[in-house]
Amino acid sequence: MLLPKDLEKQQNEPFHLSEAVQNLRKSIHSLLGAKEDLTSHWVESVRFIIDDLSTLSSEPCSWSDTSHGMNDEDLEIIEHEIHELEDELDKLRSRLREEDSVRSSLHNRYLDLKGNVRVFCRIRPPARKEQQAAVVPSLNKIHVAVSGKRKIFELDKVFLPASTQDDVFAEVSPLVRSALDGHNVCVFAYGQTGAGKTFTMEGNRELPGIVPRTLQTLFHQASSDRSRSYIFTFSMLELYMGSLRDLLVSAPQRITDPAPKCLSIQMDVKGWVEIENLSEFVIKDAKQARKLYRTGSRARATACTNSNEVSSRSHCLIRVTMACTDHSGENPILSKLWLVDLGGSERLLKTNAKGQILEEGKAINLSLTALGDVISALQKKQPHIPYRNSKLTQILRDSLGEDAKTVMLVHVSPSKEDAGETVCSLTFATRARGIHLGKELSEYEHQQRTLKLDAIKQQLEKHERNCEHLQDNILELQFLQRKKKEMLMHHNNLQNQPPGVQINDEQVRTPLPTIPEKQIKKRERRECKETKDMSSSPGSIDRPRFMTQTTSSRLKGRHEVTNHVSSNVHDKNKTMKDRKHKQIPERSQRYTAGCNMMKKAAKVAPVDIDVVESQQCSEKGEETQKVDNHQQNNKSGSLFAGLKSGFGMCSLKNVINDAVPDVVVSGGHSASRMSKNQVELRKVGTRAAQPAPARRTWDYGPAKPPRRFTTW
Ligand SMILES: Nc1ncnc2c1ncn2[C@@H]1O[C@H](COP(=O)(O)OP(=O)(O)OP(=O)(O)O)[C@@H](O)[C@H]1O
Repeated sequence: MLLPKDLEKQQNEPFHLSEAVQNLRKSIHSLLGAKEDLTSHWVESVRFIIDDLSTLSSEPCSWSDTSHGMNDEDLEIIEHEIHELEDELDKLRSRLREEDSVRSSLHNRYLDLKGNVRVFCRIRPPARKEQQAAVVPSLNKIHVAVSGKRKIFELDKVFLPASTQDDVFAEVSPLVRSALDGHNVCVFAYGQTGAGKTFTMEGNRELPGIVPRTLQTLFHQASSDRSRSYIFTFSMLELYMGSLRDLLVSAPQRITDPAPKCLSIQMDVKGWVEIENLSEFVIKDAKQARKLYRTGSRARATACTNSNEVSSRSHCLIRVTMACTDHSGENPILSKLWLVDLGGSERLLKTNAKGQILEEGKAINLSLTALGDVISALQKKQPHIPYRNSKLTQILRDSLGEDAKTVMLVHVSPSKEDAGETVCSLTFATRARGIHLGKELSEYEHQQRTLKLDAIKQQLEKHERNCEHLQDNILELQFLQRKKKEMLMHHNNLQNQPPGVQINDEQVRTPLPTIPEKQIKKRERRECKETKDMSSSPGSIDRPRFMTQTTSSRLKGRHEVTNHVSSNVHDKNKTMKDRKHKQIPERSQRYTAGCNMMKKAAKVAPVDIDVVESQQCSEKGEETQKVDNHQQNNKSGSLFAGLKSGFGMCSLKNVINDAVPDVVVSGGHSASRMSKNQVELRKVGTRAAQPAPARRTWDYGPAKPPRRFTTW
């Protein structure tokens, strides 16, 4: 791979350099998700550096030549091109949305046809002491020899002892896409103690299991999706002896420590199940999620049993909730992904369990039976589904239905000693599959189904390719547009230089003055802290790291910094001097920061208010304008957040001016808050010149009830 150092050497060969940078971009992009330590954030940072390099390389003279010699006509052409690119981008985005919705429905049809509940079997490799095997697997059948008889079980697929974690995850990964498309998903690991459930779900450092791979895939797919943005939250709990325990809340250490809050299962009118008091963490990348997972795993109840030295004595449930929004940031679609490592299903007589272990075993078996009953009733489309029989099925109620997708991984031991357990587990699996004796598909039906599946798969692949192609086009146009904007910005910077300041060639050639990364991070942290109030207001969205820090926004941020503050932000004295030099009083800088924040908030929840009434009385010099917002979502939240945090009039003015082109709120207004949903703007001036203050009232309608997502 080429290093930036090498690229620098080639600066005199712009053609090769540009090509090299493009290649580097591609290889970095393809590396995303390939290795564990290449997080999306890391790749984003490298991409950012490369973008800088390509700005320098692909048009080496563009900055100096064009910026120096640009006249009004050139500027107009560039502005026109920027608008054209924006139109083109809008068209591409809407085409991407259409393509994506076709892709999503095809993907769903494909999974529906395969079966909403899919049951797989994984056979653990035999341990050293296990000599005689009792199971003979084939592609989707498994023969078990028990008490001199042979029993045959049919499943969707059988994973042999030599199957890898990759093989298993290949069957689970389509469900991850489904979850991102807005469907609830459940992945269960079922089986007797010591059959390999935890190995499949968690794996180890060398062979990561379903949980770490799912988290990685979620973030990888979400970050490459240009048409939507996501917010992920992570929770982890266990169901131990019939009671729920939050695994991400530390247990009280001392007698004086408060007891953990009691978790209770709630369901809203739409059937969305929520667990009251369960802690929920916003996760911004897979690393953060894995850290939480490790914390939760350590807190799990385990014990040494006859079958497993570290046997899990509870059901462990991991929940990843996704809120997906399109570019408008409104009407998020919520979905849940459950990854469940069930407690070991064991015949208590065989294990000689006593005391606490016996009680734990009983509790596990009771809830497993209830789970089997629910899945079986769903498969048979029975009118009554017995969700209430166990806490496990109550929690998973909204994720085990018609629209949800379920994968059950039944784990069995190959050993002859465990043949009885294996038959029990496979009976459960067959029941969950809903295929009963005599109800299997005929050969002809099977063929027809396969043909249909192949046809859908082909269509799906075509639409996936189309989506990828559109995403690439969008990226390219965004890059082009950004470059043109940078040219304009650079030109404006040159124009705004105070007289007497000499611009040397070096300055002109450097499009982005280097601000130390530390300073940028500090500024980001400060802004994050300042916007925290706003983002916690109902309806506002706290974006994941990969959403908040796109390359273009970072570049934009850097330009904003350089416009107002000195380029050398290290040097405090120099910054002060520059401020003085550029005649930007500190207060107005604070206001500008406020405006930017408000604009950011408005971007998350666009302010869309219309003037519904406008009167002007020329005699009195008064004007009244009633402004109404039709969508009544979180606009008042954004505006009042701005007022509350002290940015006051300037922020309000900017947001209203941006949102309503006909209304110009000048600096000569004052704002006062009349009620919870109204702001009154009053013109201020000398009493003699203005006998009566003009009034404008912005009515934001009733405050919106808090959104479910933010109030958990
Ligand atoms: N496919 C596999 N490949 C290699 N080792 C495996 C495999 N499956 C299980 N093992 C090993 O078998 C042992 C028991 O597995 P594991 O702890 O995952 O069982 P379990 O079903 O989760 O048991 P419990 O219900 O008691 O928690 C572990 O040492 C694990 O590493």
